[in-house]
Amino acid sequence: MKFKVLLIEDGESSMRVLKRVIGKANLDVVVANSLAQAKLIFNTTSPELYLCAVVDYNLPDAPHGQAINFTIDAFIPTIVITDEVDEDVREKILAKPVVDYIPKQNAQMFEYLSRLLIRLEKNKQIGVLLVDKSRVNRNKKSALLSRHNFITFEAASSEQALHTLQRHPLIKLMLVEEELADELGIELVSEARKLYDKDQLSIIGLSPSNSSSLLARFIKSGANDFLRKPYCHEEFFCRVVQNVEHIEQIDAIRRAANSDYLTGLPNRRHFFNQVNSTLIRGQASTLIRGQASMSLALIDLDNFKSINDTYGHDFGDVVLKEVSRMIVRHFSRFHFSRFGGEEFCIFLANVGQKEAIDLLNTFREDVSNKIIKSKGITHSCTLSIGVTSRPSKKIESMLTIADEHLYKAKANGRNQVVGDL
Ligand SMILES: Nc1nc2c(ncn2[C@@H]2O[C@H](COP(=O)(O)OP(=O)(O)OP(=O)(O)O)[C@@H](O)[C@H]2O)c(=O)[nH]1
Repeated sequence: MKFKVLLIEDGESSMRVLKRVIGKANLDVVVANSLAQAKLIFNTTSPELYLCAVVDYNLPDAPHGQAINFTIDAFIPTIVITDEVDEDVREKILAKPVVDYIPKQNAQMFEYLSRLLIRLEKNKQIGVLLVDKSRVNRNKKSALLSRHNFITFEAASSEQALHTLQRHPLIKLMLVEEELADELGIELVSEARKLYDKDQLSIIGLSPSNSSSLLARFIKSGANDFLRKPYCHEEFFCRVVQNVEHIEQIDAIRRAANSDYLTGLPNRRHFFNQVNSTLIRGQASTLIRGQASMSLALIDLDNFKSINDTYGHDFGDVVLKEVSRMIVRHFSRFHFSRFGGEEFCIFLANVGQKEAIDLLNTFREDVSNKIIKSKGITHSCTLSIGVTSRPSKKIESMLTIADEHLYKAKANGRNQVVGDL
């Protein structure tokens, strides 16, 4: 679902720029020129559809930020934009539970707004765990984070915190106070680090500003960062966002390193890692001892060179992407990979020869019946498959046999599955 942003702004040139910025963040913009118009819009729409509101501090019918109260009362995260940059106005704005305020000073500020909007949407999927023995303090931090759309979890003790982390994998950041109900914050940090590395879970330790040694101990125990109390609202969010972005960047790098650039399927290296860890894990021990079945299939598109030569490389790419989507649909419960070029590999754990051949034949028929269309070109393609179900401790040995079967499938006329029998 595409979220909406309510923009309450009366200046024409600012309006134009803001509409562009909101569109750039891939969000729909709903415009009101005044507080009265915003109220009218809200009479006929549901606040849940709105990711946030971007509100001008000074409007003709709301010259002192009254529109901010309106959107906050409607439970919409509110970003304030203002021409006035004096400290008095800033303090008045930050005294309200707003997401942020942005002076309309220069292009960089609009760039900042664009990033903030994208962040607000992403935060809806990110959990933050607040570990603090004081319920009042937890509630305060939770209210701050909720303004930014984070999903918050709370724990008073180390034991509760570890339990919550285990139950909610969407938690990417944990904020830990110095003293908890059952032990010290640094002890929790050290225990959590045994279970989650720094790229999976960011930890920020909080401590009074006069305790430098504690800050160092937080970091030495495994925290990514620390925050001295008392902190201001902006510092708090800068630290939170910086740590969440660190996790997201590592995740993006990991995904890029593990997937094929064209089709998005796992690449060969990642496939080997996945299959080998399946073979090593519990289920594998029975597999290797021959107590369970497994199959490995090599799939190769037929006469793909002639598709490229006839319709062009771009259409060849479209075919590879379509076949990849079909692999995902047919084999979602197994490990699969684009091996390179027009070749794909599937590891079917706990599947014997007969079942594997049936599954692969259904897939093969589905592909041959699929009409692929792009830019006026219409074409269908076939593929050949070699599959072995002779278990081995090494995936490489199964690959060699599957490759021999694939060679036979090609030699026998293509568009078929050849197995061990
Ligand atoms: N469009 C496109 N073509 C690719 C890509 N990777 C490899 N190819 C092409 O895939 C073709 C593979 O050709 P061949 O190995 O001769 O195999 P084939 O034409 O499919 O013949 P058979 O396998 O014997 O049925 C070559 O023309 C490669 O250039 C890619 O990412 N995109």
